[in-house]
Amino acid sequence: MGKTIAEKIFASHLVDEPFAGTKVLRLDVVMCHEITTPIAIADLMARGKDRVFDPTKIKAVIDHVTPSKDSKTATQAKMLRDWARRHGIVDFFDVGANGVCHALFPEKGFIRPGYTVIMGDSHTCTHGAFGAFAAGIGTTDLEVGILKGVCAFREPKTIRINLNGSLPEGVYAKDVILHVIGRVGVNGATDRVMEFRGPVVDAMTMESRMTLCNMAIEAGGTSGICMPDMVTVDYLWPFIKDEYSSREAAREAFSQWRSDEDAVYEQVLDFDVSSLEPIVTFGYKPDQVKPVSEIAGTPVDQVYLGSCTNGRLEDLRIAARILKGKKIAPTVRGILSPATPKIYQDAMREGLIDIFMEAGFCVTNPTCGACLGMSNGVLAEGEVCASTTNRNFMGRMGKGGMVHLMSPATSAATAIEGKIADPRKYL
Ligand SMILES: CC(C)[C@H](C(=O)O)[C@@H](O)C(=O)O
Ligand code: SF4
Repeated sequence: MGKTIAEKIFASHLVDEPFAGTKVLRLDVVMCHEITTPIAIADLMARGKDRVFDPTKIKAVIDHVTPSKDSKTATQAKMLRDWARRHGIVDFFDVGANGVCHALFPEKGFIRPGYTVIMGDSHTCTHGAFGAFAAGIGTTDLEVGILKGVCAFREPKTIRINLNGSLPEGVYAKDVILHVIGRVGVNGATDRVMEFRGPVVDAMTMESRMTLCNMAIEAGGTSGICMPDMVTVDYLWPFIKDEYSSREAAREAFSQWRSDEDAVYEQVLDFDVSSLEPIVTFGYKPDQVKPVSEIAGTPVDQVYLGSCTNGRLEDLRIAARILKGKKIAPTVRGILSPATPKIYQDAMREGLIDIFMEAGFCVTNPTCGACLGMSNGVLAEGEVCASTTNRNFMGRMGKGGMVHLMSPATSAATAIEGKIADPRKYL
């Protein structure tokens, strides 16, 4: 019987199976940020276990609230910083070098096909775009991961999501994943891996695949996952060129991390995206979705472009194409947070930052900030935000605030009109 990619990764990393179905896996990467890791650090210290299993396999960043906004966040940042120094964690990204973890770490080449990756952050599923098993975990698992380099998982079953057809103009990975979540539901993939397959995924860039996998958790998924291919190799090539004689050789090696033809899935869901419209959420759950035509005209107070979902260069390019030579509505605040310093610099060199600023956007440093309503664009009570992020929970971006999730293109069109708008008329 064939195996899924997730089953292959589990089999190759298995250390122990304490009881049926629960598997202890060796970890390739443990990622850390300043909101959840300090809690683990403090507890390990209190237990007299202030150690790390392997400093080269730990990657750490201050990203959620940066630069710090108050004493509390300054202390969180300091705890992570001191810990990284104390343990010789070289891949630590402090103010100036920092960016949103799920954009920064892939960009640094830390994720490879077949890897096991954990982080005390729910959107760790993003890294499955590389053909890795990447999962968000809680504090106890993070502590064990830091100390021992292992983590226990119930072996997840896999839902295969076939994305067929081809994306129409103005419709992107974000629209696809919102559409998929709309059908699967916010609990529909709980304890499952969502394996994204088909010609639509094959044609996607790594950035778009990350957008897809990023939101697997919004359907309850443990990890999103894509099959590694030449697109993966091309993205990773600067980091792996000394390991493989050619790109073709790397692709061949990575192909061990693809699901077998006869792999068994718990469920197979087929989607044809060819007639998909841009999708926007309403309400407070990510599965409450509508085609833009049904929600267009809803006024917004703020447009936010950024986050681990859609704060990458590709996203900025798409939005800038729409905003070029235009002004955002006077009733709207536009905020752009490029997800990493590299994205920021590339966007500057390409002239994208000028386009945003001339349109009236405020450009912040790379940070999560407004995405989780902690800084750099918190909503006031009763305000509405059009956002390229991944969560529209009640008060997510500020107490009493409302969030509509959408693609960078839809958010750009919305910024121009001051109300939710169809991006296709601007393309
Ligand atoms: C701060 C962190 C625990 C949190 C998460 O895990 O998701 C954050 O990244 C978020 O998106 O709300
Ligand atoms: S950008 Fe938002 S969703 Fe992503 S890790 Fe940061 S807070 Fe979480």
